[in-house]
Amino acid sequence: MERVGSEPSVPPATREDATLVSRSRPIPDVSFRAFLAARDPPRLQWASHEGLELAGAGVAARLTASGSDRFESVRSAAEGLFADADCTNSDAPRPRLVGGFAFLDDHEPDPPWTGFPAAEFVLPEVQLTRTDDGTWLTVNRYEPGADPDDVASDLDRAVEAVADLPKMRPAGSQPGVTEVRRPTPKEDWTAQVADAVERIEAGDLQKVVLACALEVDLAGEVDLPDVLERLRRTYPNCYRFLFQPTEEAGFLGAPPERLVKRTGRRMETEALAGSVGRGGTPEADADLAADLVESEKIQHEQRLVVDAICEQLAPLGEVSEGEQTVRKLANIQHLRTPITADLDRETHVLDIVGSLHPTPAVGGLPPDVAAETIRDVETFERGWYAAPIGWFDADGDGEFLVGIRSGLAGGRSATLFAGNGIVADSDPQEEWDEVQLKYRPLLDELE
Ligand SMILES: C=C(O[C@H]1C=CC=C(C(=O)O)[C@@H]1O)C(=O)O
Repeated sequence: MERVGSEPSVPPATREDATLVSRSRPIPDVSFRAFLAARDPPRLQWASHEGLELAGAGVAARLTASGSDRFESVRSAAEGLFADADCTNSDAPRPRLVGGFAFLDDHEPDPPWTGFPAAEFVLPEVQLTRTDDGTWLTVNRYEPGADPDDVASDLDRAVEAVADLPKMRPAGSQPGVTEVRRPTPKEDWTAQVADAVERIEAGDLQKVVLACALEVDLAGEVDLPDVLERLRRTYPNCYRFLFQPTEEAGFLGAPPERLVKRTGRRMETEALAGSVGRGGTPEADADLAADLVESEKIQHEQRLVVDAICEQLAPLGEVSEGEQTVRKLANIQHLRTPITADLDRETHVLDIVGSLHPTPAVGGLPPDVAAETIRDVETFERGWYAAPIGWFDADGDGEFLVGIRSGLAGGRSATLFAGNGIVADSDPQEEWDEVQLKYRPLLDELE
């Protein structure tokens, strides 16, 4: 196992004498849940509703970084890792680095975020890839004198090991919740919203997304791959991810929001902001959607996000704003505007991630004043919550989701996170109710 890391503020370095060797093979389909269940941490999963599913176990290489330049640091370390790689894989099972970033630049991996540096990307030892065209197993090795024959033998063994796994495996039941604690009680939330509104009225701030945490004790041990499988069924049109560095806890969720997808010179993102619940009947649901579209407050919130994203992307190429729609999930609906860009030049997906994060859908405007407000008023550590989680490859293509509808879970406990955009006319009670809806995806899979 090769560890490639850094002390805070020092860019991660890859070893000059190490070479990446990667081999892959198509395999009959296998349950990703069974693959993960059979492996100890570190393990990870990342899946998009558009078809790509990745799972990984073990570490061939790990890139870590910290500080505000963590996006760039990871990109330059990855260039070293991928340089002169011996990789005969076809496109889908090519080696992909999977990981994420902390929300704030000054993040430290203190409890409960132990094991989650400000940036960490893993090239899994064994990588499972599923697309609409099939399923593949990849073995990656990054070390001095990495031998292609050894990697081919490792791949044979890995293929044999997964051959015994079931194709489908039912997801078990919820562990059950015995106690719920709120590090941000409702009175504190009301005061936080009032504080944010005051800052907005003073003219320093236009919008800030404030979040809270919910701590739950569980009746039994939580099985993280099981939770992901249940989330797939309830939220089929959302992303799913798990990043689990140790046995202790994994960060997981089912976010509806894309931060960026880059394929060559094309990039796609979206503004997702403004929420309302789902109605019990088609009529009630349509009325709620109409309230969302017609609300001046929510349209203002959405416009701030769209304009900020378009402005951030303008230096990179030709930006187009698509038509606004209502994005309906099992328990909530949001305003959504797709945004695309044709890039003028090769721009690594991490450079785009670095310029977009945090969008005002999870941070605020202006970004520095919003970050200061978040630090001043929130009563928990965001860690990787609402931050970019995704994958990228040797060409700088990749896709990142926004780590919302998420939580840290392990053993018999979990901490869930949820937030809401606050603007001048925000009502603390309404915002509180919407935040409760955003805990539901994960909470329902634990209760
Ligand atoms: C910050 C979260 O949601 C964002 C995404 C969609 C709608 C949002 C809103 O209505 O405020 C938030 O911007 C969260 O789920 O924790």
